[in-house]
Amino acid sequence: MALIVVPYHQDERLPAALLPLPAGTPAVVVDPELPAGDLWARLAALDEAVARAVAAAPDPVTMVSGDCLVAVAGLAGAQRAGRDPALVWFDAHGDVHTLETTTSGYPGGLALRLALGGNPEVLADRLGLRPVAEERVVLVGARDLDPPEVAFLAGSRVRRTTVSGLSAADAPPGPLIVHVDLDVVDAAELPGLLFPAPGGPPAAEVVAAVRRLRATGRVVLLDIACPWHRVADSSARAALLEALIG
Ligand SMILES: NC(=[NH2+])NCCC[C@H](N)C(=O)O
Repeated sequence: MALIVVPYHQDERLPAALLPLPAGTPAVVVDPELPAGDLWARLAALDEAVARAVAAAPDPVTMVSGDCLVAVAGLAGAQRAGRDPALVWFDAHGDVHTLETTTSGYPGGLALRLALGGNPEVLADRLGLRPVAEERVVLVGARDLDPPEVAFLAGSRVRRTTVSGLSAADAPPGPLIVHVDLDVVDAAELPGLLFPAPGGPPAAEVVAAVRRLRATGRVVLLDIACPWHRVADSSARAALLEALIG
């Protein structure tokens, strides 16, 4: 297993303490020089470095980062390595906004939609990313959707399931990218999330669901996003990362 660490939330470098990885795990840290200026140009530069690292790493790859946008780069990297992966997206949120529908302006709220072909000019075109067809995407555990996201999902072929209801048979055929935004876990179990969503599954259920998918042997990339603030005690975070990575 190759571990790639992308210590960024959007274009902002994170302190190492924010991603409490198991001690002694060898990792490639992606930390390129980013150009000054426009956010999407900076993100494209970061994603280009991530896509190269993913394409160069032996399968299966585990990636840990500060937000969901990096998943787009992971997809581009897997495609560059000659894969055509489907997506299983664990997230309390839909992340299916476009630049036109987002009300918060939070770029991470677009992440899955960018992988589906939305706003190709911001990242996909710059990375040479091919969009993933809707029917090859499963959204897992989403419970905090904005009205435009509800409307988009209602009219799309993206499938939805709960975390406990996801079996390996629900995964699309072929190679898989499993993206896990850790905010899919019930917010009470993970203090300090940037977008806490109550009513979620326990962390153990998320770990079990990810293991069911990994047991298929088809997961080429496990992409773990940690969109959270600093907390005094990061032991629950460290334990969860260790359980997912190990
Ligand atoms: N993966 C996430 N944490 N997404 C948060 C998105 C929150 C909200 N839907 C927005 O677009 O602003």
